[in-house]
Amino acid sequence: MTLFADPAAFAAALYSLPAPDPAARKAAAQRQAELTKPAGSLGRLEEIALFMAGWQGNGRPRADRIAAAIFAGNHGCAAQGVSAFPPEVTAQMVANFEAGGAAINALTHACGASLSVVALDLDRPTADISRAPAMTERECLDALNRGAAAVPDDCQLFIPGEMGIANTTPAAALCMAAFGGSAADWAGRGTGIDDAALAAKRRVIETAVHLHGLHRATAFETLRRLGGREIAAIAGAVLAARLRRIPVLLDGFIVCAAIAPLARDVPGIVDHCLAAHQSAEAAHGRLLAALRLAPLLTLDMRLGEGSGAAVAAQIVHSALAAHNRMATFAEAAVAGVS
Ligand SMILES: O=C(O)c1ccc[n+]([C@@H]2O[C@H](COP(=O)([O-])O)[C@@H](O)[C@H]2O)c1
Ligand SMILES: Cc1cc2nc[nH]c2cc1C
Repeated sequence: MTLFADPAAFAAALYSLPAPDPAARKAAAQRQAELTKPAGSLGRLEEIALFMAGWQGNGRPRADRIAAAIFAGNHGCAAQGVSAFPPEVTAQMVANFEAGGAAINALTHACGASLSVVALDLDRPTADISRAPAMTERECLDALNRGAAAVPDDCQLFIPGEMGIANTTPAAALCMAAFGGSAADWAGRGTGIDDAALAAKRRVIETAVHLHGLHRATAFETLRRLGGREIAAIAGAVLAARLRRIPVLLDGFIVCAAIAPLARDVPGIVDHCLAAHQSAEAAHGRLLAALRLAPLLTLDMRLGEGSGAAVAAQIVHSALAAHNRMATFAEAAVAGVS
């Protein structure tokens, strides 16, 4: 089924977001209050259990079926020397994901998640955002729908990941368009660029944001002009997950930037999302603050692929193990608060 038939369908979905189930969240909170620990002593693990309960509509939420999807795309702006690596690496890494040899293969194995790989027209890079809109309307809709289709109906937690040489450049442009500031505020060193490449990257971001004049643009139009295929796919996946009340673990700078244009118009789009980590990409902290998300981990990772989210999935496992497996005060015959 095509979820986003046209830009209006995308906007209609964004403006009619479902809420979590208050009864399931309340049941989980009641159970937390009865578990053999001082109230609040498991800190954010308790809030994660309540978050999962609300979105799953189940006071005893589960994370047996975690699905990760890695979206890959190529970018016309790579020709401007904005990355430390050549664009061929995107397809080469896709082959590595499919062969099972990348970090995300190891990390999804470790947290028990399934992994699907979605390569989006790698031999047809998007247009250079500093010269033209990245995608046509059709291309952007196709990418949004590929993202939506990658979210399994029955998963209990979804992890979107990405791979795309040069994609921190459109990601930074999306952040600047959504939240203001300068290109220097949002441009970081990505895969490890030198000062000359960083200067080129700032120019591309500045030029692109001004060229497209996005002050009153819709989220769709901003994604279409400044994004990329894997970035639009992530936006489509996060929105599709929300429509099915599936919670999402957000990875690093690019994944969070993909929802920046949506969050500018509808800040509650992140309500079904947990921020897995704060990446070492310089602007990720600023972006998380703009999205009003607090990261679970800060491990100086800056790989992408969904890797930080796969690590943080272990925290979700811990939160739900405590929630579902601990004894209550009554069961263990432990005296409660006097
Ligand atoms: O997730 C992050 O925060 C992150 C930060 C820096 C780089 N990356 C990855 O590196 C690639 C983009 O970096 P660049 O320098 O080519 O724009 C892309 O494949 C991302 O998955 C990812
Ligand atoms: C090798 C390599 C692996 C990656 N994984 C995500 N982004 C990446 C960028 C490079 C360069």
